[in-house]
This record gives sequence, structure tokens and C-alpha cells, in this order.
Amino acid sequence: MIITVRCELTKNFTSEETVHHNKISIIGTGSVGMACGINILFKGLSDEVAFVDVDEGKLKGETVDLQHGSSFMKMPNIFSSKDYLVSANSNPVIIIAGACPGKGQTCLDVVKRNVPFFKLMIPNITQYSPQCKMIVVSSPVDILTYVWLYLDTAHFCFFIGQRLGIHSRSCHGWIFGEHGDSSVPVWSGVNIAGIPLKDLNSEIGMDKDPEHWENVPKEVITCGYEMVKMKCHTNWAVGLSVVNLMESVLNYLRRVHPISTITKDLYGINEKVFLSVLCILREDGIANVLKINLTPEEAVCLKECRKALGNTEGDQGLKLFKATLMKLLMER
Ligand SMILES: NC(=O)c1ccc[n+]([C@@H]2O[C@H](COP(=O)([O-])OP(=O)(O)OC[C@H]3O[C@@H](n4cnc5c(N)ncnc54)[C@H](O)[C@@H]3O)[C@@H](O)[C@H]2O)c1
Repeated sequence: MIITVRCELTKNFTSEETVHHNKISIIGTGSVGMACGINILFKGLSDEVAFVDVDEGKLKGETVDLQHGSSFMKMPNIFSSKDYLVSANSNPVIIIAGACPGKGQTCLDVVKRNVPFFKLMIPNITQYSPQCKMIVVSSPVDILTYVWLYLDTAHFCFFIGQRLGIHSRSCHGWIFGEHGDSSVPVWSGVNIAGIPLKDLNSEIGMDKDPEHWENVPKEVITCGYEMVKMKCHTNWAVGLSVVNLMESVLNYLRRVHPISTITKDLYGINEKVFLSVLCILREDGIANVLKINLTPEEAVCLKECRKALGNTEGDQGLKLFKATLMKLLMER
């Protein structure tokens, strides 16, 4: 037997084989994938993280760069490969690979480009992690049910906090409905330490509001586009919000999050529709939907929002994407 420094330094009491209990895989090491990865590593949410990407050079570069920072991480087991075998026995698997809308492109263009990616990715993921939950972050927007509205609410609280000089975590308020122009800011629920801002300014968020708080939700809608103009993509806030939701699931936290789920007979909307509402998130997903009191005006806005979503649902490209995704999931 060759005497090495390692044998001299330590005495083995158990087998050297590493046993991992909790592995997360990230498919796609672009800007959003790496933002999610770094958050998971810093929080120590799993005891192993595996990355998969088609671009081997980038994959290796990102992995080695992260591994070199291991001393500063709570959990340093980072692996990667182009081969999905590296993702075996993961739960959850986060899918962040795929095309982003380029300049002048619509969501539809991304749909058409992302369908072949999904056809390739989902069978590979499920082959090695048949029991996994999948969290989809890739565009198009209506598949991002667990992400978008949560991110909008985070932006909403941030902008409120900026105006008041208070940390956004101490600003409570929500965006309901959908991600986009018809999203609904629930001003009646906005409060700081239980003090409703509506009690201090009864016109808050309305057109005649002398303080123009109605600009806050407008900023929420436009800030993503502004960031894309400045840095060509967005990644940090979405990465943080994805990992925060995962924390609720993985750590059995039963926290309340504003996230999209399929709803029926809620807030006067009788049809089945994906809407962002307040949900209790637990280890196996959404446990309950919280029914809060909306003002009649907010309820009307939510119905308008449902109509806007209805228009999107009629979109042939989105129908094609959903049908393909559902077929792939059913084939698991
Ligand atoms: N939910 C949100 O808020 C949000 C925000 C930003 C971006 N996005 C979406 O997330 C996705 C990724 O965004 P990004 O900025 O990280 O993009 P990016 O271009 O930086 O990275 C995409 C990565 O996916 C990889 N990839 C492509 N096809 C693959 C495949 N078949 N298998 C494995 N890897 C593959 C690419 O090599 C690349 O590294 C896009 O669809 C984008 O629209 C969502």
C-alpha cells in the first residue's frame, strides 16, 4: 500500500463512500441558472448540486469557478455534465434552459424554440430522477406559475419600501392575477406592521392619489423591460425568488407566498384559471389558498385580468407549448 499524506493524516472509521440525501439539479447554466445555483449553495439547501447544460465549455467554466469558491459556501458538492446521469436521484430539478426573447421577439417565438428543448430535457430528467418535482423557470411566462407573480410581489414590496425608507421585508402587500399589464396590486392589504396604508391615504393607488402611489405597480410592470435594456437579461431577483420558494418546499416551512395556481370559484371567478393568489406552500406543493377580502374594485380588476389571461389561452402557440409539455409529463 502506498503511504500518502491523506492516509497518514486520517484514520478511517467508516467507508469512504459519500451518501447524499438531498440533491438539486439545475438544467441550464445561463444567467438565471447560475443565480439560482449560487443561492442554493449559499443557503446550503441541499447536500449536492448538479448542473447540466449543452454548452460544455461554459458548463465546465461555471462549475470550476464555483468550486474554487467552496471555502465560502455552506455546501461545496458541485458536479456537472452534459450527460443527465449527473442529475440522477435529484429532487427537485429546476429547468432554466432555453431561449430568451431577443430584441423585437415575442413570447411566441420563444415558445416555438423551447418546445424542442423540452422534448429533449424532460425524458432525460425523468429517466434519472423519476420521482422528482420539476420547477420550470424557462419562458414562456404562463408556464412560470411558481415564479412570476412571486417576483412581481417582491418588486412591489421593494418599491414601497424605497418610498417609505423601510426594508422591503417589513412591507407587506401582494400582486394578484397574472404577470403583466393586467396584474392586480392589492392596495387594501398593503400594510407596515399591521398598519394599512389605505388608512393613511384612502386614495392610495388610485388615479386621483395626490402622492401617485399608482406609479408603484407601473414600475413593477416595466422594471423587467428596463433591466433587459440595461444588461440584456434579468437574473438575480428571479434566482432569489425561485430559491426562496424552494426553501419553503424543502424545509417544510408552510409559508404564505403569492404564487400562481389553478383556481375555481374564487374571488367571484367561476371558471378554472391560473391566477396568482396567496397560497400556503409545503413540501408537496400548494397546500391551501388563503381567501382574503378584496375591495369591489380589486375584485373587478381580477376579473379583467382573468379576461386578459383568457385571450392568452386562445393563443395557438401557447396551446401548442402547453399540449407538448402536458404530453411529455403524462409520458413519465
Ligand atoms: N422567470 C423569470 O423571471 C425569468 C427571468 C429571466 C429569464 N427567464 C427565462 O429563463 C430562461 C433562461 O434565461 P437565461 O437568462 O438564464 O438564459 P441564458 O441564455 O443565459 O442561458 C440559457 C442556457 O440554457 C442552455 N441550454 C439551451 N438548451 C439547452 C438544453 N437543451 N439542455 C441544457 N441546456 C440548454 C444554454 O446553453 C444556456 O447556458 C429563458 O427561457 C428566459 O426567458 C425567466
